[in-house]
Amino acid sequence: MTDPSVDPSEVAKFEAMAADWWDPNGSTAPLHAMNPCRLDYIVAQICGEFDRDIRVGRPFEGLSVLDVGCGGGLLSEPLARLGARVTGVDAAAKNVEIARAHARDAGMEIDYRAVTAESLLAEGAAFDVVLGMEIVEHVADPATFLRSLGALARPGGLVVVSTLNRTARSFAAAIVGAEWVMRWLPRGTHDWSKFVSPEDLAGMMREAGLDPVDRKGMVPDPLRGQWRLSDRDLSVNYVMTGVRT
Ligand SMILES: C[S@@+](CC[C@H](N)C(=O)[O-])C[C@H]1O[C@@H](n2cnc3c(N)ncnc32)[C@H](O)[C@@H]1O
Ligand SMILES: [Mg+2]
Repeated sequence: MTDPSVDPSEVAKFEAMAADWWDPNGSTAPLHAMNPCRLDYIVAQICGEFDRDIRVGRPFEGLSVLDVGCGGGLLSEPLARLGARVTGVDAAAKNVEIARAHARDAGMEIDYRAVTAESLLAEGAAFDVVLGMEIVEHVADPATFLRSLGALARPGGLVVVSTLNRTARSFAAAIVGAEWVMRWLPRGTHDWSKFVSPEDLAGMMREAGLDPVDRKGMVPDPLRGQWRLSDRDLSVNYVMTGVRT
């Protein structure tokens, strides 16, 4: 795939991980560990913006969600269970196959496609919610990518993006810790120079016609084996929401 957001060496890394998507102990373990925390965040942002009540059966009925860089569908599936009409796209065709097979086995309807954000945009597609989770640090140019995500959201819609901050701590935690010492991720999964600070990401959101209304850190809690949201610590992993103006 030669679309502008695609960095071929990055997509090749994720193709190689395809078989592992739904194995919580494989190379996607950090995404599985983070999943409840980031899902809580996304759900709260959607409920707030669209005035939905999470206590009712399928609170996201009638909302369209686009999951860009969906991988195996770790977020697409729970959002579809909450009633959203979910489209998942990924530049790595093998990931899309895995995602499709998993949804089929679970009896779920999710529209998975092996395309990029910019090719959907060219089709004139628009969504209530656009996710770009753990992908900004893997695309060819984050500012251009954010513009595609912004243009894919309807006015009043949400764009939720998570990525890694560019700090000494993120080098120590995400590269030395997670790759070299703990070996949670294959060595070379992340390139520190592609990490983006929250200030820069907020600037890219504004350039993309998005109002960056919320940001939180995501922090591992090793004792509980889970992650939690933090108002103060955005020094490594963080998530940000923009509202399309
Ligand atoms: C770290 S994974 C995150 C997967 C998923 N969003 C999650 O958080 O569980 C990054 C994903 O983005 C995909 N990807 C990388 N560059 C892309 C691009 N330009 N367009 C679409 N998908 C891309 C990769 O193939 C990979 O599946
Ligand atoms: Mg990553």
